[in-house]
Amino acid sequence: MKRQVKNNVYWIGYIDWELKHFHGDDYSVEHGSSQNAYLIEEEKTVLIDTVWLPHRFEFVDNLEQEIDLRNIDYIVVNHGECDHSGALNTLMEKIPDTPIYCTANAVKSLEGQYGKKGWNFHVVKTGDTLDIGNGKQLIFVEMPMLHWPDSMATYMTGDNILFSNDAFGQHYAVEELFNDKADACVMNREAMKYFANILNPYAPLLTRKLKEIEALRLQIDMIAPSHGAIWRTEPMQIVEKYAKWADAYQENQVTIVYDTMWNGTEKIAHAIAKEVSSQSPDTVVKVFNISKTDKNDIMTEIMKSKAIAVGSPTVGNDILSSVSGWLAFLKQLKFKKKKAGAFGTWGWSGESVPHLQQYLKDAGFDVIEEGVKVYWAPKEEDWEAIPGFVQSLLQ
Ligand SMILES: Cc1cc2nc3c(=O)[nH]c(=O)nc-3n(C[C@H](O)[C@H](O)[C@H](O)COP(=O)(O)O)c2cc1C
Repeated sequence: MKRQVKNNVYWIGYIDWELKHFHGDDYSVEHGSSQNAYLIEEEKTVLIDTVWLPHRFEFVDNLEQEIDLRNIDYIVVNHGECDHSGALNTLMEKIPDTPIYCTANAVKSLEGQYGKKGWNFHVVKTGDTLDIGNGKQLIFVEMPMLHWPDSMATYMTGDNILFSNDAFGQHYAVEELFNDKADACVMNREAMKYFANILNPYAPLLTRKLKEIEALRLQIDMIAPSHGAIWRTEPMQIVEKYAKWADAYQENQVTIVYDTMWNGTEKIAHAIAKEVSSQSPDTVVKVFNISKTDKNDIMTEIMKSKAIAVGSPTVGNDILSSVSGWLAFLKQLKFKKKKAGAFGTWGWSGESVPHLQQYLKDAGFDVIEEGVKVYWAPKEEDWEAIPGFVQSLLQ
């Protein structure tokens, strides 16, 4: 069933309460999600995006119940990823000549995924417009690498809606569709998690893009993303948050991340946390065991941190694979202007701390020289290294 968003603009997506993982197993979903497609019924009928592949038949059936598909004048593909374009094949089999408005890179990503189908592509660039009647227009804004090269946003004049696709979205199933009906804390947390885990690598591009959008002086009354709730009330709050998050965001927080086999490294992690609280009582300290905590949640905490400490025992002349796997993910996310320190245990060769330091440098962190290196299990004398380590971390 289509549901009204504003005037002649309707939501026609899929709310997915059962989704637990996204991007394979790379992104955890705690509160469900949605794939938001939008139907505009002005003098021209426009479909903006579709839904994920598994829901394609249901989506096209729903659409057919609402309108005669042959009345769709234009399809806009803001982003070619299959959670938005998954129903396109099924739809285009029924209306093969319908013009598809998208970026040049979306032609590549769509044809790369679905093959060359001879679809009627109309390539658009930033500032291009499409008249949809009743005095209203669509204005296209390319958003390359936010988060694919093909991404764009579509702005609708008259109703002043920005269809932002993945930008400003959240993996959050909100049955009532709008932010004023959603739990604001969850929405903020999910928006931040999405930013930290998907968009942070492109933060400098995002900063430039936000300035570019500002220069277009579009009156934005509503932001309709492709996942999660629609920002109907104070929509610019999420734009302001994105501007802050993209600018090497940090709070007064230190996050300690570790794994352990026989709990020695765990003891060091907690001793470091205690020392941070003692040296800087106002600093929020959080400790996570990588094997017991969702990796995406930890990344959200890293984004909020001014400094991190990472620990592992020495294993096979290196570090635990849980930690090295997590560090590889950390490197992808390109956090900026954060300090880091390493700690860990060893039995006979002792590579964990220098290896952790190198991994952290490679991930772009400002790594302190001091490391807490403990022979087998921590003993009284090992705690002596911790105050200096924490002091450097907090400086
Ligand atoms: C499977 C395995 C491999 C290990 N490999 C090394 C090694 O290559 N070099 C080394 O110095 N210690 C090695 N150790 C010793 C550990 O670093 C040591 O047991 C340490 O105290 C474990 O810390 P934890 O209590 O945090 O798990 C290894 C231990 C295990 C169980």
